[in-house]
Amino acid sequence: MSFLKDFVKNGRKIYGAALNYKNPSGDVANQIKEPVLFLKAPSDYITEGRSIVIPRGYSLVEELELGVIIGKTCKDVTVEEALDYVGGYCIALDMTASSELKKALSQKMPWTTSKTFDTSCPVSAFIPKEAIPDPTDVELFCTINGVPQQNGNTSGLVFSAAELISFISRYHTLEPNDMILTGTPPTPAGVKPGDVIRGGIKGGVTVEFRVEDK
Ligand SMILES: O=C([O-])CC(=O)C(=O)O
Ligand SMILES: [Mg+2]
Repeated sequence: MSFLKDFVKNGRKIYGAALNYKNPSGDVANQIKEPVLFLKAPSDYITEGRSIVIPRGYSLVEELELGVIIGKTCKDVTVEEALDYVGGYCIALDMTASSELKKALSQKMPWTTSKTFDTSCPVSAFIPKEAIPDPTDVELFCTINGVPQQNGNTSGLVFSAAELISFISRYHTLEPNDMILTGTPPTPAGVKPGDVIRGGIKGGVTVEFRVEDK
């Protein structure tokens, strides 16, 4: 268990699910037929006390998400058995370079530079699995400088944590301490140097990170 508690120090693969919140306006998020995935590097993790550093020339948006931490190795598991392989959870910020994502989308190029850079994955401490008995009913919130910005319940995910694990495990062996960012609820705002992002589970674990310029 301490290996999992130290999921940042022992960090492994970080998967992100994109466009994974149902959107009442019926845009692209409702039309994806399969999870859209990206990766971050384990060196992108930071924990509270460190700041998010905006890379030179980038614009960043905050994406407050529920992170799922894999507890047991699995490959090709069904949706029904998927949660047996969860070790715990965390609150994570999928910091995204909107400037780079815009370029990538307009050029039909990969998303890599928009999603993975130093400090792009701020996380809470390990949340034991028992503390979240139902990952399809977690109320998330995020504020910037105290102003409410994002709100959503994980019931709004297009693909649930179990469905994401099952899908990813078709192609990848998932290993203890791999982490899955489940997708961001509406509506990330964008941050600037000096901002303080606070977010987490309503009535539960919260995190706070300051944003700095390079
Ligand atoms: O940044 C994006 O557009 C996609 C993404 O990660 C999310 O929806 O959580
Ligand atoms: Mg995201």
